[in-house]
Amino acid sequence: RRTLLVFSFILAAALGQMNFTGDQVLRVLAKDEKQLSLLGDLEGLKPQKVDFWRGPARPSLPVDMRVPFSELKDIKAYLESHGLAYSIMIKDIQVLLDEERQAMAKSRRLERSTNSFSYSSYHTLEEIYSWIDNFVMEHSDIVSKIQIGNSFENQSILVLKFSTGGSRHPAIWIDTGIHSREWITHATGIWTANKIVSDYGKDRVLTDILNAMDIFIELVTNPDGFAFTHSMNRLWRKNKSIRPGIFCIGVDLNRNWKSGFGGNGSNSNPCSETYHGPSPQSEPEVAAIVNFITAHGNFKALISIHSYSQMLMYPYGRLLEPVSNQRELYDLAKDAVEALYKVHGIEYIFGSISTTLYVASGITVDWAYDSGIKYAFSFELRDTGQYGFLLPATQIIPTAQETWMALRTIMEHTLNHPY
Ligand SMILES: CC(C)C[C@H](C(=O)O)[C@H](C)S
Ligand SMILES: [Zn+2]
Ligand SMILES: [Zn+2]
Repeated sequence: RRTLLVFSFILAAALGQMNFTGDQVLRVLAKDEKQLSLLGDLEGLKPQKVDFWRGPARPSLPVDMRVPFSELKDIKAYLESHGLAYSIMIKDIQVLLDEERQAMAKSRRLERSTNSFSYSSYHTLEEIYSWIDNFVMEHSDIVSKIQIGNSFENQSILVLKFSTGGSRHPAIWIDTGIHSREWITHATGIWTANKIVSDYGKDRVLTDILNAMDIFIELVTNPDGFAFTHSMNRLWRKNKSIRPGIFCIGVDLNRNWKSGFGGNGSNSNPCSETYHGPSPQSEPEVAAIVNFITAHGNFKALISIHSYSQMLMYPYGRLLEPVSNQRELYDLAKDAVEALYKVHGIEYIFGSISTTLYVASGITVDWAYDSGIKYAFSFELRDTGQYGFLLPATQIIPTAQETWMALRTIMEHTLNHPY
């Protein structure tokens, strides 16, 4: 067994991809705040002891954490010695990664032979960028491509604009992939882009929305991190920025925004997965969006899509106190998750970020809300932990179909409640 392990490490090292053989995802149920903080103490250590897939939030919410094979014995002893109950959600990460890569290779062969794009498969950065070019060419009457900036490693940052004309229509922003390992979000975004061009002129609600408003979708909001999930580390979350004297790579782009920057629920430790960066908007991937949305000046809704947990949430993340239009956002979130549920019976919970998940500071939707965008939401797509970030590609289309009904509900409400 050990020789196999050694061999797979050598093979992986040769191929570049990090190997996760024997890594497990443990689900820990902390009974109280004390136990939660014992889990929090494991965050941001170097070398990494655990990688939180669902960070410590509140005693009622399970904590999912990937434990490297080499740390398993120690971590399980740590949990047991503190009376922390846990179960094994994923027995061997590498098994799921191998399945995922095989499915991608198979799909790629089919796409090449039929010169088509499969909406039910995961894709690389290059494949998505070339899909964007073809898609824009094919639907140039309604879609255009805008480069809003460059990433830290100098990838172009692209946004799709859906517009039926007008100079500065009130606009809706949707971003996917700000956390690179959340692959279901980019895939959902691509399917959604195609849904919009397919349904315009057929679906009255969508047609009304697009006749009055523009929709902007940023499919790969963290291009460097996304490329890295394909080339080296499938479970990479942050961007890839590096700075002199700092010995860990990357900033959590969902902690780098101005609102509440550096507050609770973000980490000043560069080795933490929720490292907020040296200053607000220090990261080009965040600055590009801030500059674009601020210059446009007429955005009425912003939806930032993450995975996983099946939640629809609204500001604040940084504060427990409700936003001024909390009642409206609650009702709208309720309508949206009901519309989502009707498609495949998938249940979402909803509410404000700080009360539904955990306090998080410097996040996209708090910045949007504070910038005057009253309809600001964050999705956590499928699933609830069986596969986590390694959601099988067979669930891409069902996830996108149900998410569309929630997005459509939010956009319709925005159209009908101009401000
Ligand atoms: C709205 C926020 C709190 C989303 C959340 C995160 O960024 O940690 C996900 C769990 S990735
Ligand atoms: Zn995320
Ligand atoms: Zn309404």
